[in-house]
Order: sequence, then C-alpha cells, then structure tokens
Amino acid sequence: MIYINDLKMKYGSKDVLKGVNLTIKNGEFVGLIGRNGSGKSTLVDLICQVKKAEGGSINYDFDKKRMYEHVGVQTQNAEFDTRLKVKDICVLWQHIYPGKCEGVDELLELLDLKEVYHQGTGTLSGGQKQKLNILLALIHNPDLVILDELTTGLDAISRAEVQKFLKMLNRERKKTIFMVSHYMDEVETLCDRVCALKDGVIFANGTPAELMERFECSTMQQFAERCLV
Ligand SMILES: Nc1ncnc2c1ncn2[C@@H]1O[C@H](COP(=O)(O)OP(=O)(O)OP(=O)(O)O)[C@@H](O)[C@H]1O
Repeated sequence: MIYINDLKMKYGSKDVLKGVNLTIKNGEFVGLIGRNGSGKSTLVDLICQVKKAEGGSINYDFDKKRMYEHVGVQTQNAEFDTRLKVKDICVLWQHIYPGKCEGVDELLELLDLKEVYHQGTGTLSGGQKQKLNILLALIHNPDLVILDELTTGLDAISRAEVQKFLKMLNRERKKTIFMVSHYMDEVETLCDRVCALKDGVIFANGTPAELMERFECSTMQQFAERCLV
C-alpha cells in the first residue's frame, strides 16, 4: 500500500532520516518504534505529505492527490477549536467526506464519547480528546489508519478498549494500520510487524517474535532496552 525508498529528511543541518526503507502492505498492522526524537513523527508527516522529504521517494497504491480519502491520521497533541462541540466537529467531518461517515454513531459508542457529544472540546479531558482524535482518524472509513502515539494519555481501561477496537478493525474490517508507539506490550500484542527506527534508519524490521529471537530477548520491552539505545 505504501512503499518508502531511501527517504531522507533534515531540519537545518540535523539529519533526522538518513535513508528509510519501509513497505506497508495491504491489511498489515505495522508498528513503528524508536526513542524520543528518533524521527517517527517526521516519518508520519512525510507519509501524509505534511512535510516534503529531502530525498528518496514514497509511492502509494492509491491516488496521492486524494490521500485523505484513503488515509485517516491521528496525530500527537492535535488541538481542537474550543468554540466547537464534539457534535460540531463530527458534523463538519461528515460534510468534508459526504456519504462516507455512516459509522460515526458506532465509533462514538465504541470510544465512549456519547456522553460528551454535546460538550465543548475545551471541556474534554486529555483522554477524551485523544479518543476524539482517534474517532476523526476513522470517521470516513479509510483503508489506511495512521496513529501517532494513540494510547498516550489514556487510562488503563481505555487503553485496553482502544487496543481491542484496533485489533478488531485490523482483523475483521481488514484496515491497514500503521501505529507509532512507545508501549512495547502494545506493539508486541497488536502488531504483525514492527519497524525500529534508530540513527535515521530502520535498523530492524520483523514480527515481534522474529525480532525477539534475532536479538535474543524475551519481550519487546527487553528488545527496546537493549536495541533502541
Ligand atoms: N520543525 C522542526 N524543526 C527543527 N527540528 C525539528 C522539527 N521537527 C522535529 N525536529 C527534530 O527532529 C527530531 C525528530 O523529531 P520527531 O518529532 O520526528 O521525533 P519522534 O521520534 O516522533 O519523537 P517523540 O517520540 O518524542 O514523539 C527531533 O530531534 C526534533 O527535535
């Protein structure tokens, strides 16, 4: 679905991505891990064409001019206009993607947002804002969902609920998911494949079981502690 070849990006003189190669196949659940500042969000921004790469290429299985019909993105710390209610934002999105948002009631239910539907976004808790971000990434029924640290800020129960929901989206509804995460337990249980970003390149790429075996670790947490430093 997405083919990234030798992607390079720098900010000023700082090389952040030095030649990233990565393929996301249709129907896969791919995790991206790496230390703070390793370039994960930069890679997401490049995939979503929010930023322009210095070199390399990204090819898509769909028309990239219609990117946002195919891709749903949840970004870190997205802010909402506090004059708007949750309902207003949902209605706005329904106007942007006419005929594609039939599942909004189900999403509100699944993400436990029904009770705040008539509340202003300024009154939402951090976790509720995060859930609204997730809802907006999914509202137009995209083929590919990109999630940048989606469970950060969620309580333990909400985290488990959202993880279960994502698993269902991938396994039953066949959505392709690309997820940035710092939670190794999450990556280990959810992802078909994990890509580890370090020093500007994907230095390891495989199923959690393959990575743990190759690097002689018993958990992905151990893998992160040993290999991401
Ligand atoms: N607009 C920018 N201008 C200058 N430097 C930037 C800019 N955006 C990011 N950086 C730098 O690029 C590096 C990678 O940032 P990025 O946000 O992609 O990392 P990350 O892996 O997503 O980090 P985290 O896990 O903390 O969210 C960091 O050193 C950051 O300071």
